Amino acid sequence: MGKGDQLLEHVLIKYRWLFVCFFLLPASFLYELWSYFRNLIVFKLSSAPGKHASKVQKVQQQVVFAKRAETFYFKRSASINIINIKTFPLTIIFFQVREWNKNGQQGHMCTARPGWQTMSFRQGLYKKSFYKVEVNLVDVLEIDTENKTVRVEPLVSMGQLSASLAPLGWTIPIVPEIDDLTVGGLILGTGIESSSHQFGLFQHICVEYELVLADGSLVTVTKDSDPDLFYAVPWSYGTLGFLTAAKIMIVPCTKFIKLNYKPVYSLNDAVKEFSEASASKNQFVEGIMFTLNKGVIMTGNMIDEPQPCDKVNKIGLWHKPWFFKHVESFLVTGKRASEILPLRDYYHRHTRSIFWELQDIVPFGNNRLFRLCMGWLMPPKISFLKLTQTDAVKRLYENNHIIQDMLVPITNLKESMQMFNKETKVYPIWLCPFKLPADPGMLCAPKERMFVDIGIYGVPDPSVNFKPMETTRKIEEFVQKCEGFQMLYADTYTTKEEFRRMFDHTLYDRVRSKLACTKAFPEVYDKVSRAARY
Ligand SMILES: Cc1cc2nc3c(=O)[nH]c(=O)nc-3n(C[C@H](O)[C@H](O)[C@H](O)COP(=O)(O)OP(=O)(O)OC[C@H]3O[C@@H](n4cnc5c(N)ncnc54)[C@H](O)[C@@H]3O)c2cc1C
Ligand SMILES: NC(=O)C1=CN([C@@H]2O[C@H](COP(=O)(O)OP(=O)(O)OC[C@H]3O[C@@H](n4cnc5c(N)ncnc54)[C@H](OP(=O)(O)O)[C@@H]3O)[C@@H](O)[C@H]2O)C=CC1
Ligand SMILES: CC(C)=CCC[C@@H](C)[C@H]1CC[C@H]2C3=C(CC[C@]12C)[C@@]1(C)CC[C@H](O)C[C@@H]1CC3
Repeated sequence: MGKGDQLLEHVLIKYRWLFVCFFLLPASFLYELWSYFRNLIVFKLSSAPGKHASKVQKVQQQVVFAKRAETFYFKRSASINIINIKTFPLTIIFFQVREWNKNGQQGHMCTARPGWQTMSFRQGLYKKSFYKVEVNLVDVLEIDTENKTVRVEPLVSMGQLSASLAPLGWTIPIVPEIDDLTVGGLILGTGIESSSHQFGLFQHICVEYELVLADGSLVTVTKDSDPDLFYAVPWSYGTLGFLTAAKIMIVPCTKFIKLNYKPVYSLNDAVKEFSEASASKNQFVEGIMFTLNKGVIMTGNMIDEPQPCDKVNKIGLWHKPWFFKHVESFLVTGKRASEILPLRDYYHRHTRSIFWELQDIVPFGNNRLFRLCMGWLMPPKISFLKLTQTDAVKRLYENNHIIQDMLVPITNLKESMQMFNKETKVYPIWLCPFKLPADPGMLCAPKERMFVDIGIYGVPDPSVNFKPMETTRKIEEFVQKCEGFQMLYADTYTTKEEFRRMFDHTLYDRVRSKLACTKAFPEVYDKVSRAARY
């Protein structure tokens, strides 16, 4: 790399905040404004539920179209005369698909959602070559308080859903923190939150899926109607069919939560407090470790109304300190503390600082003056950050940054923390317990167990000699030994064999062959592995 390039790379990385503050923040704001009014109009016209069936039909048509195109291809190989004037346009598009095949690509299908819009760390290479099916389904369809369910389309985001349910006194039991996470992504990938020790992962609060299958047919499945397909859907990453709606449990909620902060000053204490909290009746449990030996364990419960003497801390307000910084302040006082937070502020507590990722992009983002003047514009949309990152920034994240969530049995928490400390020394670390029921599927386990999600997001300490591939592979190997799992929105460097050992493919393979998925969709590994993403 020449000197000029090096200088440019330095400027692009060091001064990314200039671009973020003066371009991305206003752009994100305008985008939010547009989607707010769009949602409002859709809601006011109440048109969304009525249009669901016709929107689903469009998905079916595209799948059938893709399928028909395939048939034409095979017929064409037998005889060129099969092309008639009516089918000619289909054939042209289909030939493009086959052209890609010639280049070593597969004629598989994926959703047309561009890779930059997703909350996965990288973009799928396959988005460039697969047959893209528009699944433009963005609405909340029905809130059924009698049966305690909400029926939603797959592109409904967590911000949108909590905004729809909270004013009515309801919530889904697990609200993953980042506003832009979508129902579809959380079901076909996975979702977790600080209430997961009681409810499990996002898949465990879903009661019904509506899917368009590889042959274009529409099915609605529950655990009773088709247990195989129902349990195979989570973690399938869109490789069994297209999700067009899901029914999710809802539970009553109040407007406030009482959050208790317990500072801990040794790893043993942290593990003990965290494990006890995870087994407790508290509705919310979360830990943030600021070093291997120092952290804060939080437990929370919804409350009806604050007492007149209670001070409500509206942590979601633009001028408030970033949540993880606020939590860190309890380490200074060293005392247990409690406070009342508005429930939605709690749910979206990591949104404004994108956990602690934003401090690397806008280093002064938590400065009081900055918050007062510009805080209302924060955070930039993750999708916009992704869309506008230069190759230099990509390389920076590739070589000097780790983003991983490792799911290990809670009994392995201490050794996992020690291992991650040795290999990365990245802090803060996010700890979130979750219950893993003994359900069939990718995470099939013989009995229900408590797990913990250990989230490592940041720049490894220079003392550990971080090498992205080798370090991640060591961590993956460790997690596998613990009978744990890796979240797949991040990079996985496992080989296909290792991946199949980590995730139980028995049910998945059976359902794929039953539903003739092999021609229509790739395997999960071929969508999520590092080699399949850029
Ligand atoms: C009965 C009912 C039915 C509805 N049906 C539909 C429907 O069919 N289709 C549809 O699209 N919408 C529906 N809505 C949603 C309604 O349109 C929403 O109010 C609208 O989408 C605005 O959502 P919002 O998230 O932009 O709003 P806001 O609440 O103004 O939020 C703006 C943004 O800030 C975030 N935010 C809000 N509070 C906090 C906080 N404390 N901390 C951090 N971030 C925060 C939000 O997540 C969001 O991204 C329905 C609402 C109700 C009550
Ligand atoms: N707290 C949490 O739980 C967090 C979770 N995450 C992760 O982020 C990801 C979710 O991000 P999000 O942007 O919402 O989703 P994505 O667009 O990243 O979707 C994830 C996968 O689900 C597939 N998919 C999504 N919708 C459909 C559909 N309707 N039909 C078929 N396949 C579909 C996608 O297929 P295709 O590739 O074909 O589009 C993709 O493989 C998950 O992997 C989740 O684990 C990230 C941060 C926090
Ligand atoms: C709570 C759980 C289970 C996961 C949280 C993961 C997030 C911290 C990451 C998910 C996608 C990540 C991206 C970035 C930061 C970390 C995540 C939000 C970037 C914004 C970092 C800067 C890059 O230029 C773009 C990244 C996009 C994805």
